[in-house]
Amino acid sequence: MHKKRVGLIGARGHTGAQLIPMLARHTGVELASVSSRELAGEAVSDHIPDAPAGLRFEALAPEDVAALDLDAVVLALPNGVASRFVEAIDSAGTQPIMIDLSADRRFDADWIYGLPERNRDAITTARRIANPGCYATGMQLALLPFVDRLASAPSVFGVSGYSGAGTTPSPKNDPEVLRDNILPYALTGHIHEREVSHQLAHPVVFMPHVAPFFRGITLTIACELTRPLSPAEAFDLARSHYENEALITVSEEIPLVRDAALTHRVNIGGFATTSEGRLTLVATLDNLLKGAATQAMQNLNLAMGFSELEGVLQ
Ligand SMILES: NC(=O)C1=CN([C@@H]2O[C@H](COP(=O)(O)OP(=O)(O)OC[C@H]3O[C@@H](n4cnc5c(N)ncnc54)[C@H](OP(=O)(O)O)[C@@H]3O)[C@@H](O)[C@H]2O)C=CC1
Ligand SMILES: CC(=O)N[C@@H](CCC(=O)OP(=O)(O)O)C(=O)O
Repeated sequence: MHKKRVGLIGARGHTGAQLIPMLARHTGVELASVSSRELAGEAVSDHIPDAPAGLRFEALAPEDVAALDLDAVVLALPNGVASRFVEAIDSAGTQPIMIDLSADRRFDADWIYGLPERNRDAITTARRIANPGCYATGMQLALLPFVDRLASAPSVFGVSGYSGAGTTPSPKNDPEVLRDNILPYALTGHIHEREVSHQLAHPVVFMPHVAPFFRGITLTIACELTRPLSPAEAFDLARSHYENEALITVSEEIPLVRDAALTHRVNIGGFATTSEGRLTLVATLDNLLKGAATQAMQNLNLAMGFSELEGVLQ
């Protein structure tokens, strides 16, 4: 059977490094092109052990990508970079499925927001999919079982591993800045605060921090509900909401970020309540997997008609 040809643009980065092994082991897909200006000409397998033999990084300009015969393009580029590739592909009229991992298209009505546990059906017929942000993925999945009961803007304290900041050097991924430290940043107006408020049609307050571990996110979420719940009632609501979701685990215990790292899951738990109606809960995930690459694979599979976790679970 003809394998679907997929291009990965921005393949040298943290998310690209997670996507390459999943695309390589996908039985219905051929990883046809991977781009990097910095590593152009080098064998991908010299950097990613599970990469297809013979595949080399290429420095691909937007018009080069547009000229490739691809069924799908995954854009794992920094915010603000993907548009020139989308425009070149549109001008060429080749119409591959496109998945943008950046924040650029998450408010664009012409792109389907790729959170499968919320809008799986829309993704299956989409040709342009905006992959959610990492913190935003955890916040939404934690809050969705309670969104109709919210009496206030949930307040979210988030901590991410420094891989969240990408490979471009910055204080957020500087070992010296992070040593024995936790760095608060973007304490109002973070893109994920706006993204989640938009997607849930309900305001949220988000306070991100970055920590000296490499990967993983933990979110502690506090909100007021219209009617008090017991911890057991809150647990039951979340558990039943996700009972058919392979990548979502719900527990009474508080999930720990180190147990989420290197897994494809979002773990939701630690439900604590007050008689006045407050609910506090915790969500953990791997920012590079369900926060990015795993979710992109789910979306790619749904849009191409494959089993949703093909290539993801080994
Ligand atoms: N890190 C994370 O936890 C998450 C990241 N995201 C988003 O996913 C995207 C990728 O993130 P991440 O992998 O961490 O980023 P990185 O900084 O690690 O990688 C960026 C990639 O883009 C390439 N690149 C950079 N600038 C250009 C350019 N002007 N033209 C062509 N290629 C370029 C780089 O390769 P080269 O320079 O060699 O060409 C590299 O492959 C970003 O939009 C990020 O916001 C989303 C969720 C989670
Ligand atoms: C630690 C750190 O810097 N994390 C990043 C999250 C990256 C992400 O999810 O990407 P988008 O920008 O595509 O949403 C941040 O807060 O911007």
